[in-house]
Amino acid sequence: MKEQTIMLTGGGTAGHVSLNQAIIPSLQQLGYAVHYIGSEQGIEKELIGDAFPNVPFYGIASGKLRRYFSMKNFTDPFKVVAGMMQALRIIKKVKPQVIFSKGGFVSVPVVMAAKLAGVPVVVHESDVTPGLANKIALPFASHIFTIFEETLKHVPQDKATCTGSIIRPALFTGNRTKGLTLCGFTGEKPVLLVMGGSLGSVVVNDALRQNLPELLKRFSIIHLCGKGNLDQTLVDTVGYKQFEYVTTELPNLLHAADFVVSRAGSNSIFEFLALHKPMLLIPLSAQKSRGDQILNAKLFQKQGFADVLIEEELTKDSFMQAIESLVGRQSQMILTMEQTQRPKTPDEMVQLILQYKK
Ligand SMILES: CC(=O)N[C@H]1[C@@H](OP(=O)(O)OP(=O)(O)OC[C@H]2O[C@@H](n3ccc(=O)[nH]c3=O)[C@H](O)[C@@H]2O)O[C@H](CO)[C@@H](O)[C@@H]1O
Repeated sequence: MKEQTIMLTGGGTAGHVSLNQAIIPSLQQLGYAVHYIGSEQGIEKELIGDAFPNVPFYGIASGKLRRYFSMKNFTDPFKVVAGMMQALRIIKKVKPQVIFSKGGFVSVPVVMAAKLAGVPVVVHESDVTPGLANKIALPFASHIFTIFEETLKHVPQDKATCTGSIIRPALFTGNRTKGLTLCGFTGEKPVLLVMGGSLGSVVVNDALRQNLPELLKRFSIIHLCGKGNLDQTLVDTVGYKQFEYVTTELPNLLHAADFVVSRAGSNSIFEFLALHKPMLLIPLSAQKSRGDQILNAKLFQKQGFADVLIEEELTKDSFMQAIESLVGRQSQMILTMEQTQRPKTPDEMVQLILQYKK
């Protein structure tokens, strides 16, 4: 019998990989061979290539889709074409029954190649408004799944379904004591976890570090600061633990946290929601992005899951005031979050994707 095979793609930042990480074990349990196309230099090489040794990882050339002027805007289209040719060769060799694309710029050449090879593509959008890569991919796709109901207004309704968020099951298995021990905390003070998205955020890191002495009087602090953002002068600070990026430790750290301060990438905020963590969101500003995180954050605020501090209004003092206010709203926020529906499981998501296979 022909082997059942699925190709996954997506990358650039972890937000374009986490759903793929979640569904790989479910697919493998059903007997599917899972293959992955990502970029050579993106975070997906580590998150998939290294973490799932039984998933063949193919690195391809990929340009970046910029909304601003750069000389690279003239050379990157050639990389997309080169990436598409590479992806086409891989797809023809692997012969998947369906391709699932989690977006990010590396997915564009893969989706185009899939069309040329006649393999159905299903795409997934995590944010309220579709990213540029998914906008380009949409005409080539059989279907798009979204997390937010609101996204359905921005995509062709006849081929879109809102599934809500899918959370990696491992995130529910954390242990508070293990998280505290990992950080060297006693557990006497409440724990504040600060995260600037998967790449880290200088703006969030600076706001935290400027207020560190004051905050440490009341909290123990876990800081996921992003690659290259460790502050060596603070390594020995009691009650403050920095990590560049964590993988298997994340569930324990999240279970140790009483409050979260974070950027508003959709995967992260739905994870905090699923774990009932009161959160202060500092979305990436509209000057640096299409404003997707602002929309994500505002929707969470409207539903009572989060407080929001706009980057343009972020100062040393407003940061402290916002944390003060978050602490005051802790019980109410947890109560509101506890009333939300449970997220769909990776097994359920896999069944939805497999409907589109050839
Ligand atoms: C700068 C940028 O382009 N940001 C986008 C990117 O954010 P980003 O890549 O930060 O995406 P998300 O916040 O959605 O997801 C981050 C993922 O990384 C994981 N994680 C994070 C830190 C860590 O140490 N370990 C770890 O495992 C989180 O658990 C989460 O699953 O994709 C999101 C989803 O499309 C968008 O909303 C963001 O606007």
